[in-house]
Amino acid sequence: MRLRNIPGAEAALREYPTFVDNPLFYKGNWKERFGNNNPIHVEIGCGKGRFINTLAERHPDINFIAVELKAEVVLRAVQRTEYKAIPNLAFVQYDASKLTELFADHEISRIYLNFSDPWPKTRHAKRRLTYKSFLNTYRQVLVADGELHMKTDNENLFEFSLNQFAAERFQMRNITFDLHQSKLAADNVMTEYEERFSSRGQRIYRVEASCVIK
Ligand SMILES: C[S@@+](CC[C@H](N)C(=O)[O-])C[C@H]1O[C@@H](n2cnc3c(N)ncnc32)[C@H](O)[C@@H]1O
Repeated sequence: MRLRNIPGAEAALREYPTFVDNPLFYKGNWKERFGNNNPIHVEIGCGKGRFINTLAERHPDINFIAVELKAEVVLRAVQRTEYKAIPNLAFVQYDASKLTELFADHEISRIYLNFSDPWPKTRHAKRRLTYKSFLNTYRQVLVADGELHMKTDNENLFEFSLNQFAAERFQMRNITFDLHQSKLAADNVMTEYEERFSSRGQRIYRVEASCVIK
């Protein structure tokens, strides 16, 4: 997601109660941040945050953490709810390739990947968030029956991801090549990118993958 560089974004973030300035402190102890033992769901690359904000409102019994690389993007996401503290929602500025620095083994129950950057060039395949090295990181931080939910408009990334899931022995279900025309549409929460792509008539691909501990 390209947003104008916002000078002082990192300092501004600290003013928002949903932003976690010292996320490494909570590794293995996120339940203390939330004050309960509820399951933790993580969205990687939350963009402007509509998806995770909506889920947090709908599911007060689940703790949601958004992990987003860019400070100016996290700022846009936390600004959605202004200075309100939302007990089951936290935003972290971090690189998902280092997820094991944020979470202890088997600390989280679900990961959402929504409209991740496709990195179309073959030489950039390792940067795709469903490349096998990422899948092994997810396996490490997810609980034994943890799930990965992925949506994309990019057919090549989808095909690549299905192959990576199969190669890394993730079990796939609820695969759809046209989410908005499928029975899964009723419960779907649209992201900002999803709204933009689907309004242009592009199909949305979706899969759920469970990790089987190797
Ligand atoms: C194409 S945007 C999609 C945003 C949002 N999920 C949506 O659907 O509207 C991808 C987002 O992933 C973030 N991102 C890319 N690589 C990341 C990484 N390694 N760790 C965390 N976030 C990442 C980008 O900064 C960007 O905000």
